[in-house]
Amino acid sequence: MMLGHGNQHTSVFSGDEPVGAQIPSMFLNFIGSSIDWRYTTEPESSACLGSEGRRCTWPRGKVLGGTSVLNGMMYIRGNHEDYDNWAAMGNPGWSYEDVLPFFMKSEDNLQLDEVDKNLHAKGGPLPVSHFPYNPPLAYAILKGGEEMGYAVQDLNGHNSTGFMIAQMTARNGIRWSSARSFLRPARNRNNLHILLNTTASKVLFKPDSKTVVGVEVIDQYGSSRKIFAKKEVIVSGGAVNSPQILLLSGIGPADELMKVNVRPVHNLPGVGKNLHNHVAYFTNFFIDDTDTAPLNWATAMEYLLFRDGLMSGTGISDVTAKVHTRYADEPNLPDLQLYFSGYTASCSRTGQVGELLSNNMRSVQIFPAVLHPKSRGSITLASTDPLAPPRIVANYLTDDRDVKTLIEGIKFAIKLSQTAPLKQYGMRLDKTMATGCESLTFGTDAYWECAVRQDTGPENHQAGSCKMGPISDPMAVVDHELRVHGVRGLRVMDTSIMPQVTSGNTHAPAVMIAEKGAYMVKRAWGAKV
Ligand SMILES: Cc1cc2nc3c(=O)[nH]c(=O)nc-3n(C[C@H](O)[C@H](O)[C@H](O)COP(=O)(O)OP(=O)(O)OC[C@H]3O[C@@H](n4cnc5c(N)ncnc54)[C@H](O)[C@@H]3O)c2cc1C
Repeated sequence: MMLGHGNQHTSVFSGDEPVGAQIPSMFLNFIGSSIDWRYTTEPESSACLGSEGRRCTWPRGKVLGGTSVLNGMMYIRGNHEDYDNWAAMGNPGWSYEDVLPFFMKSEDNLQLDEVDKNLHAKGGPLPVSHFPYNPPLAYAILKGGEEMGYAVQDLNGHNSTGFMIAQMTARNGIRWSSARSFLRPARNRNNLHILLNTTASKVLFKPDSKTVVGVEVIDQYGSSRKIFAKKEVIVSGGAVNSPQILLLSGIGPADELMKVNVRPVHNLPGVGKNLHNHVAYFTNFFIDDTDTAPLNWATAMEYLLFRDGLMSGTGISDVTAKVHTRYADEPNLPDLQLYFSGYTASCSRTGQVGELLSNNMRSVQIFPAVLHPKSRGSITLASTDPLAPPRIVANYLTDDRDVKTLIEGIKFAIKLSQTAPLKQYGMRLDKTMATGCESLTFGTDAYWECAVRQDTGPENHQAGSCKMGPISDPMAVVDHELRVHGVRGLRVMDTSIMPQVTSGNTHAPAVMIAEKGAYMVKRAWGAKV
């Protein structure tokens, strides 16, 4: 959270990022760790039915740099049409043409020769590059895509359909989080103060008014204090916590606030609503390859000495594809993204070098994700305790269109596995029945519907819970300048403002929103932009 403090900026965050999180291959190790908020949803009605308590798991970064410290690092901007749609929804200044300069402003593309120079840029604070190493299977997947008629191309370019090995927010095989890219270089500025291990509990209003004058924060020892802003307060807690902070401050649906004993300051029905996320299914396949624990002295030394090899990447997780199904909202526009996983340099279970994990049955996953989910959930307060998690209702797969698209995605993944380049690996579908679906015939639509509801793969691209929109939209929370409707001196800047989640991973769009937001703040206060 940032406070305008005269010329000073105070940022309130959790702890600093651990060194290990910078090693790409270790990205899964920090999920569930102390730098993860470890959120779970309320029991779901139509998804995650096979998970404990029917709750889906939502990792979110509780650390300086936020979720960019534990994410998969893929740099994806979304479809051009995503932003044109935002603009058409009453948000001037947010069309693709408008936002492109802000993507480029932060970008330091280290392989500009491999991408369209008109759409990418060098010199920004956020390095964007391929990992130094990919397992050979990554290239076979691209060939499989070509066999299916898809182009292998930069999906951040003019055409967002096809396959690619994505560029990552990384330099030389090292993660470059938002903290590392943007905050560390500015850390010695005397107008920046960073408070670690500190939670913003609410924004403060001038008495009897709707003008925000500061924030209340709680430090790691439980002491609270007030910090006052001379100009304005910016909330950037992410799609779960930004609405929570607004609700704790009395900004939200008045009836709901009164139920949890929060005095409404401004009735804003949309706060915490319109929550959505991509939803996926981990389709498991086997390939004929020796399945040894890849993290050994050789791979460790290769990384330490040369920043190369398995530890410098995320296995095949940097491969992705975007395709469209017959359910796409607009013809020929990608409504499915395929992710891949396997060959991460995980540790051996016994500590033995070259430990055999299974007998020539290496598992890899293809997981299709629905890019334009129709199901909507919500964030509400469970209590007035700012340190308690909010109530998260994801409502995944409550809209049948999401189920249908996801099943199309599974079928696409199976077809891909049957292409010649992947057949060479002996790639075959794991036909183990999903628990709870045993009475159905494997592979039928009814079976896949059961499977996606049982073993739902919640993606991590939560968005929409402080929707941007014009005042005429009763569910809009912020206007096109990201100012909270109906109160003065308060903006929100993170993925919560997306009226509709972008068609792809959400980190690059979050950075773009911050770049554009910073520009608008500077312009509003007469600073040089
Ligand atoms: C496992 C995983 C993998 C992912 N992989 C990718 C990927 O490969 N590519 C991609 O583009 N995206 C990926 N994402 C998504 C992407 O990282 C997020 O969408 C993006 O980081 C969201 O940015 P944000 O600023 O909205 O929120 P966040 O990054 O979550 O930032 C919010 C910050 O606010 C802090 N905060 C919250 N509440 C308070 C409070 N009350 N007081 C003080 N501080 C507070 C949080 O601790 C955090 O630091 C992934 C996400 C996850 C979880």
